[in-house]
Amino acid sequence: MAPSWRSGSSSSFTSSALSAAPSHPQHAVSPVDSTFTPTSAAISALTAEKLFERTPNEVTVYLGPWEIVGANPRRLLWQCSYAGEVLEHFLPSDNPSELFPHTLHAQHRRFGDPREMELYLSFQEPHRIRYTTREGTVHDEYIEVKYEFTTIEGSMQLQSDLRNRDLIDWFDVDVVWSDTHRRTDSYGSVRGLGTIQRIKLWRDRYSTFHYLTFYANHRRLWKEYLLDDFDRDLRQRDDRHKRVQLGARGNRRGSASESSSGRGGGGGGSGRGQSRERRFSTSIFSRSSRHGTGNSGASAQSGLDIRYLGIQFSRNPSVQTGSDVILSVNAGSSSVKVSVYTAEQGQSPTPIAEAQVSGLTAPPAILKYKRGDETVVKDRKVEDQVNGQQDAAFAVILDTLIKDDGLPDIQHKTDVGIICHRIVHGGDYTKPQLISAETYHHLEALNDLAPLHNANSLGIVRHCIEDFPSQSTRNVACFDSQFHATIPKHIRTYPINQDVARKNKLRKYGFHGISYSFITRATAEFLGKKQDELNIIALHLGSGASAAAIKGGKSWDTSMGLTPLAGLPGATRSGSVDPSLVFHYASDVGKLSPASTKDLHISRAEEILNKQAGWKALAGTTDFRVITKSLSSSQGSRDNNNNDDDDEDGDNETARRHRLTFDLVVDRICGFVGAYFVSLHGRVDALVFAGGIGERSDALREAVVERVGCLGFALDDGDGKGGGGQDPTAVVWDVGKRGVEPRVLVCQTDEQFEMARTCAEDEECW
Ligand SMILES: Nc1ncnc2c1ncn2[C@@H]1O[C@H](COP(=O)(O)OP(=O)(O)O)[C@@H](O)[C@H]1O
Ligand SMILES: CC(=O)OP(=O)(O)O
Ligand SMILES: [Mg+2]
Repeated sequence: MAPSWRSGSSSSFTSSALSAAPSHPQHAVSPVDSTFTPTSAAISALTAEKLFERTPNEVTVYLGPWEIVGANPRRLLWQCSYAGEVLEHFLPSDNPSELFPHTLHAQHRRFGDPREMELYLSFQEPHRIRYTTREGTVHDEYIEVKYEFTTIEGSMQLQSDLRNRDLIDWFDVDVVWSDTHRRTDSYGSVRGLGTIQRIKLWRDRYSTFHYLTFYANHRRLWKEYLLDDFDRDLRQRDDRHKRVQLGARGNRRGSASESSSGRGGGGGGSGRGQSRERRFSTSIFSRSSRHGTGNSGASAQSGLDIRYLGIQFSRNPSVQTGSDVILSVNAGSSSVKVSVYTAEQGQSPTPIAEAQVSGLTAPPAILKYKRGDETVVKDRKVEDQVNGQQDAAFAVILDTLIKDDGLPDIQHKTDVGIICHRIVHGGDYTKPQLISAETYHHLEALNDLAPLHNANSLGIVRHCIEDFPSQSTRNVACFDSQFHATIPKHIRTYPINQDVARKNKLRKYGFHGISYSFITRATAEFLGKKQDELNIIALHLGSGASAAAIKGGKSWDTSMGLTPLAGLPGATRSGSVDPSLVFHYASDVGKLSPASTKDLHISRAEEILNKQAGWKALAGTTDFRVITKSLSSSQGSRDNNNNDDDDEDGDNETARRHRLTFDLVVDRICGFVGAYFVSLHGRVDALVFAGGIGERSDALREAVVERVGCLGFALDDGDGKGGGGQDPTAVVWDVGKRGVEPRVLVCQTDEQFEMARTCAEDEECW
């Protein structure tokens, strides 16, 4: 049998096209082997078509060689696998260039080979299919036609035959826009002419002119442009954002010169003698070799209805590396901190801006924003917009970043490539996870285990998944619990029935791990030690506070447990108490709290211990500065604090409560330092203070170091600030007494940087 389908395929494919795009050298999508020449062997691949889809009579018809026959209607005639079977596909137009076989963009299958998208061919509108067997006509209806090819070459050949234009290359692009169809709307959402598109490059079999096609999905029509209609120079090319802009030559359609140019129906044909002289010679598109004499007929929908065409290339993780903007989001219990970085894969990110809303549990919430070294917003009250809510705080920050003209790296949401989110409880996850709408619910299941954090962080994640186009922005979850995966079994196990423990995943997880990871690396560097030889006791003291024993650079123990409630007291958390306390506290503590939601189930007891305890309960404030400020005035009452009969005035009473809180916090911290000192066999390189309080409160450091002085720790003789002050840009500084081991250090921990660094190094994020 002579495969008649070959009659239409006149040329061999020589694709020198888009693969050498200068605008995106590392990102070139070159799915077509430039040496590829179709042979009958390559095309003998079968394709399949489903009839009666989703009905009990559904049947898959295996199709062999094809032939395009006739006119009015032009038909694609398929031989089927059984003798006497024929499938006729009636083509909706006799004009080949009006046919637009449709394949997906690689984004629709992010991790597959982008070439594979060509295996699935469909059309945007129903076509008539007649299926005949020996018994007669089995099917004759308009259906959604979906071919599934076994080889990419087979699909390309069919597409070429249908269009009488050889499909020579394609790119996956995020958005195609023009002067009349902007890339984004006024909210920054990507609109464009077409989004998430596979642009295809065709060469007409007769004229050899080159065309590009894509589906303008916002207007639901196909666009076809003749490449010669665009300037040869690439205008406004923007390597960093992987954008090119092609300026149209001459006037737009509708102008006098153009309407007389002989383009039937405004088609994009190149029938003008003048255009035949031109060569499309930018290196982005292949040079047309002009053997032909005329236009093969243009699509009715084509034509230059624009002044320029802008194209933004996709960031397909399987084919691209490059630089990107990273937003690192740290939703703490009392604050939301967002840092902005530019980053290249595998390189340390470069910070360009940081913003935070603090005071979420101690209103009014305050916005601070710094771009580089410049303070753009100092202390703006944003309580009205935020109302104690983390996701509202994030929205305020995002708005601030986007509206800042001095931050050109983020003009629109689409400029953000990666958003890393600090997720406190990561269950058994031991590495960061890309989050999609589909995987989001895995994280939701952990909400109950970190009631002050996970639900809030996930609120922000949801906001980002919904608001940032998935084609431009990846969301990555970085877990606080991840660093503690190395805690040995005898330390992480609770002494309870192990079957129940396993079933319900009850064990010590530990948190602040992103911070401890940063602290470990920074301290090792500061001390000039190898990380795997570093032993430290680290204290992350913020609204949530914890201690960790780090042995050989890895987590050995930490004070938080199954949830962040265990261990040290925090702003609103009790820290460890006798577990029976809850039953004595009040009678209804086992009931669900009114604060419970559909997604978050929190009992009264959990709510009391997580949200109504800690300094808030003891001192009436969640701001530790307020507590340390009144210390000196409470000195007297500290000395008499057994004298209950004292008729103290209100101020003194408050000061005494602050003193009690401070002493209690110091006591609990020292308890962990002592325990970890023993646990590390006294081989400790340094005691490291970090977190909002650990970094900034001299009073707290002094009190702690004084109490643990018996273990050899001692502060600098001066004021405990490291010899009277420290370099403001320092990450780690020494506040210990000269010549004394172990050292006492302060580390300005940076959870946002740690997340951005992890993501920049992780191939999967790119
Ligand atoms: N100079 C200071 N002295 C004492 N406490 C401070 C100082 N500066 C900030 N803090 C406290 O640090 C805490 C916030 O720490 P941080 O680590 O930023 O919190 P979060 O838990 O929200 O991440 C607040 O309780 C704040 O009062
Ligand atoms: C785990 C935890 O308590 O985090 P934060 O200190 O940021 O609230
Ligand atoms: Mg924090």
